[in-house]
Amino acid sequence: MKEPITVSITGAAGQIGYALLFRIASGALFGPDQPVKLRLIEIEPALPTLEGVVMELDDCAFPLLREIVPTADLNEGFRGTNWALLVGSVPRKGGMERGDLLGINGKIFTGQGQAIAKNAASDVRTLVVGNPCNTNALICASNADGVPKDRFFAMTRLDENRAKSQLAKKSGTHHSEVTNLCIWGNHSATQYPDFTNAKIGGKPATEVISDHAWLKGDFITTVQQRGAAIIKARGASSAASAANAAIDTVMSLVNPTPAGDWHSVAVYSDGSHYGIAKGIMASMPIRTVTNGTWEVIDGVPVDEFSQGKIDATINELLEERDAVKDLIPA
Ligand SMILES: NC(=O)C1=CN([C@@H]2O[C@H](COP(=O)(O)OP(=O)(O)OC[C@H]3O[C@@H](n4cnc5c(N)ncnc54)[C@H](O)[C@@H]3O)[C@@H](O)[C@H]2O)C=CC1
Ligand SMILES: O=C([O-])CC(=O)C(=O)O
Repeated sequence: MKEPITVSITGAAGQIGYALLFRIASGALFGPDQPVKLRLIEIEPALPTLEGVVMELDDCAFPLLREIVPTADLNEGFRGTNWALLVGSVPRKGGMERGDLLGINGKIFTGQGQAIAKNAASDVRTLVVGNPCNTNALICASNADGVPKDRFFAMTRLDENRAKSQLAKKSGTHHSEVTNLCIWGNHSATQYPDFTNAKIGGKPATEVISDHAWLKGDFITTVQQRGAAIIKARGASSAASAANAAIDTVMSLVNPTPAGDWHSVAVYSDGSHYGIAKGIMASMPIRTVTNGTWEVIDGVPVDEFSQGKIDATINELLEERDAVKDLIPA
């Protein structure tokens, strides 16, 4: 039997937590022969609800689940963790942008970054889901002294999955046929779902879909506004699809990327790719080399239309960084 992987999940009693924990515990994330330990972090007032979730996990009698630690203590919650999934934070309501949450949620990620640095396993990797996830991840990484920046990620996979689904619907194909879909920049209304490099059944999406006005218009805005559309329809922000995207993200970072393809996740920009400024968490085309090593895929063509869109979303990330400079140690 393999050594268990320890996964810490913040906001474990929330909507996304409820859709996420059971899949991890069942083996859907790391595979059917990989035991897992769960450390579930919540704020004090949510501990009674979390207790109910723990009771349900117990009642599943998952063969791979080795330990459950529910806690409001960050040191306890991140002790020995291999994967920290930072979901816990306030979701937006209708009429808000995700960036409006920065004032409420940003400060959560200073203490969490410090606690990860102090307590986690030496191979820890951190995925931030809580919004605005790019800048929260930057705050977290900046406060996790000693943990390499390339171990921090922010989730844009839900956007990638949404974009693939839209392209598949429009072209009458199955979404598994859609590859090379990069989300650039911020998980926000400025994100750029790059159709110019996407492929459908191995052919350029721009050849398969002749309606280029749709690609440049409704396709982009549908993906950019999908989170808001779900809040409007459901009265609550996306949860099951967000949990699913978190699983997809970790799987894509653990398993080598199929040759010729890439996946979208926001990573710490070192300033050496696509002219994207150093020191922000920006989504780019990423290839996982081995479990633990990844690289930005360089040389993906960026035409003038795409460049304008990328510039807009990167500028927004720079503005968000400015707004939280007090939370980022020099
Ligand atoms: N990156 C992405 O693609 C997506 C991000 N999100 C974001 O994920 C976050 C969570 O969403 P939901 O689960 O729907 O919200 P929710 O309100 O159902 O659950 C959030 C949970 O976090 C807990 N929490 C709050 N502050 C905490 C802290 N300091 N430490 C630990 N736990 C804390 C709350 O007690 C609550 O149980 C939101 O910020 C939401 O906007 C949602 C969908 C997609
Ligand atoms: O839109 C929101 O606030 C929740 C979210 O991030 C998404 O569904 O993409």
